[in-house]
Amino acid sequence: MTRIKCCGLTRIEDVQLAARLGADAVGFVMTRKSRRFVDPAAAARLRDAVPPFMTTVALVMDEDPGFIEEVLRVLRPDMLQFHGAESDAECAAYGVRYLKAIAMGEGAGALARLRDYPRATGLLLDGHGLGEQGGSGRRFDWSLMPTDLAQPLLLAGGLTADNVGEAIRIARPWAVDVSSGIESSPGIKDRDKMERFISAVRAVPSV
Ligand SMILES: O=C(O)c1ccccc1N[C@@H]1O[C@H](COP(=O)(O)O)[C@@H](O)[C@H]1O
Repeated sequence: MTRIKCCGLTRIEDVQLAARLGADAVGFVMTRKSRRFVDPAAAARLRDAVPPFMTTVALVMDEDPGFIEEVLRVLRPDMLQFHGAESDAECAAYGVRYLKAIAMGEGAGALARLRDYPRATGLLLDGHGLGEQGGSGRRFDWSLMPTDLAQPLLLAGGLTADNVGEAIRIARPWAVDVSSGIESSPGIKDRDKMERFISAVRAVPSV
């Protein structure tokens, strides 16, 4: 079964909907560079709507360590998700399990960077280019998804209800991560799109 993370949530009703539909994780974007930014206090209120056994992820991008400490203290996420140029040592410094996003926009050239994060709990392969911001809705060549890495791989970038089934069949990820593909506008999730997305993932037979 492919796990599902819904990211970029800013409203309690969207967290509740993701939980009701059986998403495995929710992500809160905690970088001010994003239109989906929620501050630590707002994210903590959203977290109160997260039920038991659903994972809460805080997404950060080249933040000051002090801000990340604040996120950890106020939100208490289960995991951090790093989207910038952070090194493995920097990501691991907080003693919290972490996901590292790898920009796959350059294609095969990006694959070497997947080896740079041995302490990551999972690697998130996103469609944007190096130095570009994630959440772009850009997809990459799913056939590049490696099969020889120890860590679970999350597939992200431009996924929608209409393409996620094919993406899973080609890339065979541990999980899929979606943001813009289930939105009506940045940070505002669309009930129908989220329902269709989760149904489409569940419709793919397990390997
Ligand atoms: O969502 C954002 O605004 C964002 C900003 C900075 C870094 C990452 C961001 N989003 C993450 O990118 C992936 C893919 O998103 P999409 O489905 O292509 O829109 C996902 O993890 C988003 O949360």
